[in-house]
Amino acid sequence: MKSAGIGAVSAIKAAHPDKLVFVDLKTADAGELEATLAFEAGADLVTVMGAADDDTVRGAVAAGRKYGKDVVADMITVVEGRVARIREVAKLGVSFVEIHAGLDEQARPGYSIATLLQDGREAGVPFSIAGGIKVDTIASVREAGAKVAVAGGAIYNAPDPGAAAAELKKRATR
Ligand SMILES: O=C([C@H](O)CO)[C@H](O)[C@H](O)COP(=O)(O)O
Repeated sequence: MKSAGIGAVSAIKAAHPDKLVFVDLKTADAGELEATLAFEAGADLVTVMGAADDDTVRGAVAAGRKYGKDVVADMITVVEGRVARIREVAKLGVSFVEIHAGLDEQARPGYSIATLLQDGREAGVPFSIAGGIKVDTIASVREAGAKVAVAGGAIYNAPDPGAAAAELKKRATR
């Protein structure tokens, strides 16, 4: 989104109309406006920041309802009181909540995906996990009850990204 803009969404959807297109907008304000831009370009799901104002989340959800598409609340940067905020944003109508440690958080010494999984189990609402998922951790994400496992670096940094994605999918669905 940052380098190519919303046109990339239309191009990807046109090339792969049978695939779900997840647009990781990480919207922090003007939720309805930003989500509408992405849905009109062909997005099937968008993210809004879970840390954003409740009205920003509600706006994105309103756009999702208008287009019959999904809005995901991304909990990146929310660490203190995360379970409580996960439950709050779930009530605002998002399809699921992404419990997410971003790349900068992952780079800190002692980072572990375990705290994300624990919060997912505790929150009791539909959730996804993002935060450095690898082939050896993706099964634990499924076992914690996540609806979706988001893997970035494990695919795009792999020598053979297609093979890496296939292996992750196999272990996630076993
Ligand atoms: O959303 C992401 C991050 O904020 C950079 O944009 C990543 O796509 C997400 O964290 C998944 O990537 P990995 O953590 O490398 O699996």
